[in-house]
Amino acid sequence: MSDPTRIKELIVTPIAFRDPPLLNSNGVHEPLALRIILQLVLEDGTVGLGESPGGVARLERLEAAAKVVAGMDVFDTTAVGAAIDAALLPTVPSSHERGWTTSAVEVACLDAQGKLLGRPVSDLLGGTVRDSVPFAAYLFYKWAEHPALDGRAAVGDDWGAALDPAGIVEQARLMQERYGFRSFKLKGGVFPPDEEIAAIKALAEAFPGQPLRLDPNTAWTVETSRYVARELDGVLEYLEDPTKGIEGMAAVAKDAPMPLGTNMCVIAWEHLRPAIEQNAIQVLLTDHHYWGGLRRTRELAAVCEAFGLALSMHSNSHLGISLAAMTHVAAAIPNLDHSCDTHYPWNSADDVVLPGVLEFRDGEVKVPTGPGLGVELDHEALDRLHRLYLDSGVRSRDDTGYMRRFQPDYELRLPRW
Ligand SMILES: O=C([O-])[C@@H](O)[C@@H](O)[C@H](O)[C@@H](O)C(=O)[O-]
Ligand SMILES: [Mg+2]
Repeated sequence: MSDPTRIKELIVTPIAFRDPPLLNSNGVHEPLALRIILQLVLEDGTVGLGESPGGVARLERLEAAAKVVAGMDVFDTTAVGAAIDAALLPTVPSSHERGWTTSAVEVACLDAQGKLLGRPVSDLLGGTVRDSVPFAAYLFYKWAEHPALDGRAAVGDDWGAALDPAGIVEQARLMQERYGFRSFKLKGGVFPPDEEIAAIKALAEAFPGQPLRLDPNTAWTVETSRYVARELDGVLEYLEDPTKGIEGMAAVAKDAPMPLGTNMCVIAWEHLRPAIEQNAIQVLLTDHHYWGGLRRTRELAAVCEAFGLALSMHSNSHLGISLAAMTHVAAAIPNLDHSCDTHYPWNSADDVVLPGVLEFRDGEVKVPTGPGLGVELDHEALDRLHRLYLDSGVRSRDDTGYMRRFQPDYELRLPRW
């Protein structure tokens, strides 16, 4: 007789979905973003879902993982992670890079476990400390549309352009109107710092008392970061990745009046010790997609608690399986100090999960209570988005290359200011 908890196969499906022209320190988002959807099928037919960022390298690694996990027990998540890690080690030396693969598979295992037990994933993480999870509105400078290109017509959206403080305030109002967000993060590193300072000050005036953050993704030197930090004294809850590296952040942190946060210079376990020793950061934006999965994220939260680091959560362009996973783990972390980031409002029109479970009310998502992640795969949407992936020919994210199609002299320079 076959063992119902044994993994029969891991189905790995790359997809593409629509993304607006969001600007950042690397360029601009392309019309299509990439993700990879996992279906972990057990011998008894139970299916666990996972979602990973896309790209050729990540796809190949997940395909390699699929070969290793077949036949393993779905409750042996430590062994499953170790087997994948060992298989990737010879070709992927970075533990951070291997973490992207093990994390996505761990989420699929937990979803399957929850379905077998009839319990939500948050129960497998120790239970919830909150029924719903607060998220921040993720504001981006953006063009009104993807310009016409290579015979393709321009592609607009219902957000409009945001290229100055008034545009950012308008976008924030729309975010609040549509989703009820009560805190705001601005993706910076796009315009000269004084313009971004003005945008944050305009938000502070329009939304008094509501928490604000700014993240230029290391677009500034240490000196510029210090200047911006002084200018925004009393206005930001934290300043995220103003400059590059643990040493650079430590130099800024010495006299910044607000906490510094990161999802760039502390992205693996070995970065924690030097960052803490140098007091380089005061807020860690965790991300289960690369910290080893949901259980490791829970452990990371305990490390942060021990060393007095506040905890927030990072996001990238993502769909509903990731949002469900983020919500479950955030609900199980007592010391979540800030609302989580999410790109979901920019991408939810193309989701691969059936509607009805993941909704933003007053800026919060209720923790799904159904078995596993509590979301159901929309097979028709998955097929359609996989076809879009195949037909589009887009195989990796290239914000800089896409920007150059419109501004041939655009240079990727970090720091830029
Ligand atoms: O979507 C973007 O352009 C963001 O800049 C994303 O790539 C970052 O990973 C992220 O949101 C961040 O907080 O750094
Ligand atoms: Mg960031």
